[in-house]
Amino acid sequence: MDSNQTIPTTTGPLSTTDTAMLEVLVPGYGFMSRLLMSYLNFDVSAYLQLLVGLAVFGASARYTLFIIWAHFNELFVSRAEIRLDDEAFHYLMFWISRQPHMKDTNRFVAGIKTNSYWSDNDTEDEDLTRDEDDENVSFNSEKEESFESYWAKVTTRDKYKKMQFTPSEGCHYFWYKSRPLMLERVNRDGGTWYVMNNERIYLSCLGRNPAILKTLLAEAQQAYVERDKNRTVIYRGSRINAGQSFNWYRCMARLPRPLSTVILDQEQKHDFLDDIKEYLHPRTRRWYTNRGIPYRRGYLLHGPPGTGKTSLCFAAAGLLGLKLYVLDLNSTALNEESLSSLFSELPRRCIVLLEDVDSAGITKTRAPPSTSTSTSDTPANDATPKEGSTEAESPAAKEEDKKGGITLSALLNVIDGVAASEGRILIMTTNHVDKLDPALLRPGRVDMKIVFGYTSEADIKELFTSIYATMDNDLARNGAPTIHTNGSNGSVKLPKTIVGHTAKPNGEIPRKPLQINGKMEKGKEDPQSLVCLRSNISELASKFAAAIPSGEFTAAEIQGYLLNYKETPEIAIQGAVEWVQTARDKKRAKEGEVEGVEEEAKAEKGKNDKA
Ligand SMILES: Nc1ncnc2c1ncn2[C@@H]1O[C@H](COP(=O)(O)OP(=O)(O)OP(=O)(O)O)[C@@H](O)[C@H]1O
Repeated sequence: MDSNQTIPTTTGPLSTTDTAMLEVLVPGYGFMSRLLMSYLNFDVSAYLQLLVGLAVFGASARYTLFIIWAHFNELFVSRAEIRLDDEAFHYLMFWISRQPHMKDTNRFVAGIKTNSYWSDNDTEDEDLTRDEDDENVSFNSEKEESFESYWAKVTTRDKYKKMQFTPSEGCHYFWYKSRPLMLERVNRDGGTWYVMNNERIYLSCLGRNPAILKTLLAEAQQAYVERDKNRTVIYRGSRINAGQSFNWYRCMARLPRPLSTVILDQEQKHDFLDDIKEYLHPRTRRWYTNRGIPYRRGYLLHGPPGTGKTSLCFAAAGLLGLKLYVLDLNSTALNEESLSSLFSELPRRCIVLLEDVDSAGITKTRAPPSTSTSTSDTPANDATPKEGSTEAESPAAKEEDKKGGITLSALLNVIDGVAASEGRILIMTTNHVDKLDPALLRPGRVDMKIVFGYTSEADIKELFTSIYATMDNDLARNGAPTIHTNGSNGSVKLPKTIVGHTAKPNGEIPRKPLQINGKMEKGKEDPQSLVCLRSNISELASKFAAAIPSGEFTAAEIQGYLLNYKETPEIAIQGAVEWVQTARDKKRAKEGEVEGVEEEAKAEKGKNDKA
């Protein structure tokens, strides 16, 4: 038989043209049919109509099922969508990672973090819990163990970070309050941060009433918020995955710092807090709104480094239960757009801390258009611009803008421009208030200034007392909680006699080593050798203050010295005079170095000018 002849079949013969067309529609058809024919003697073309019919039926059945399923979902299923760039996503992921039933899922994402995105830090949370654990549980319960074995246990445990398991992409079914729920995690394709932003979680339940989903989400939120308990949560404005976009990144949650531990003139401290409280009062908000005054409050804390500016800010946030948003204006990647987007994302009530506002482009004065004297080195008040001149930028400033970083006009815009956020408390700190542009300091932008200075005699006494006073939850050297013999707040416990700390012939006082190698045995400290009288500590504080000149050292410097003698205040007192001398010598040497560098720079400049 002629091989080119068409084969008669039950469904009719296929011509060469038909086969060619089929080849176009179903690539590989010709090859497959020849293969089947030659090996199995099976003619596909004979069943073609049947196969096409089945394919059409399959497709339409699938489509119909899809439509029915879509309608069923619409009519009988409630669904919540949670997006990655929303805080609810973190609530849910946090909750999920702590659900025992989620451990049963066979498709999951394993990791140290519950999500790969920017605004959460679970490891920090875990670290904090572990720190508390380490102090209170491990050591307390095993008072007899040596430091080495305790420390070995802690470090070994630290090596193993807790794994978190969250459901991977796809659908997962689970029971919640006796109701079957479905969780679907969808991650759209991409690689850049903003495509990752498309990640979604869908929570579904049967029925038109979504109450169960809302209950679950509320529970997740509560669990998430609960973990901060009474901690002060600190956010930092930073770039997302090294991209251009900035966002607030939750960097840590710390136990609040008691305000009493910040040494500052009592009146100033209370004025500051009273002012914030007054500002936060609902009647104040109404008062501002009624009068059309923007509801904002700004504070400037200024003084030398290490005088307590940041500490006061942190203590205030803890006391008022406010979140602290810290932003470094020195970042060259930060521009006006990202700054305003950061400010627009602030919650209604919070403290924004801008540290060292004297740095970077902020001190570059915006000269009025007519003047061109402003240079990048000129301090703000040397070429003081008048209010309103802030928007006009000198060529130097424009050049600075190109380099990146934030400019004064950008900062002023976010602080109190038309689109500036309301309700937040803005605290700026600086070491050089004289370098700041008066435009930044005008009322409305800065409503209260607090000066931090070197410690006075009273400050030194207070610092000494706060360091050596026994706190309620301090651990004694043997690992047991300290006993307050007078039971009152702020009771103090001091060693009566300091054994083994006699001065060397050269006057050097040996530092008592921190007991990290020795065995911390129960009962090593004789309770009889401890004096628990407030009068005693105040007497020691007075002695210490007498040895330290007033108005010469910062609280940080004195604290640094006292930390060498955490358990031995009397040794600290004995060594104070010598420490003062050494510290003075060091300062002088440093000043000499700085002067030398400045002179060199001047001479170099002079040479260049001449040239
Ligand atoms: N007034 C103070 N009261 C209590 N502690 C203080 C005080 N000043 C400094 N310290 C201690 O010194 C350290 C540094 O303090 P802090 O960061 O608050 O200083 P700062 O003024 O913000 O410094 P900088 O200007 O360098 O940012 C902290 O450990 C803090 O406990």
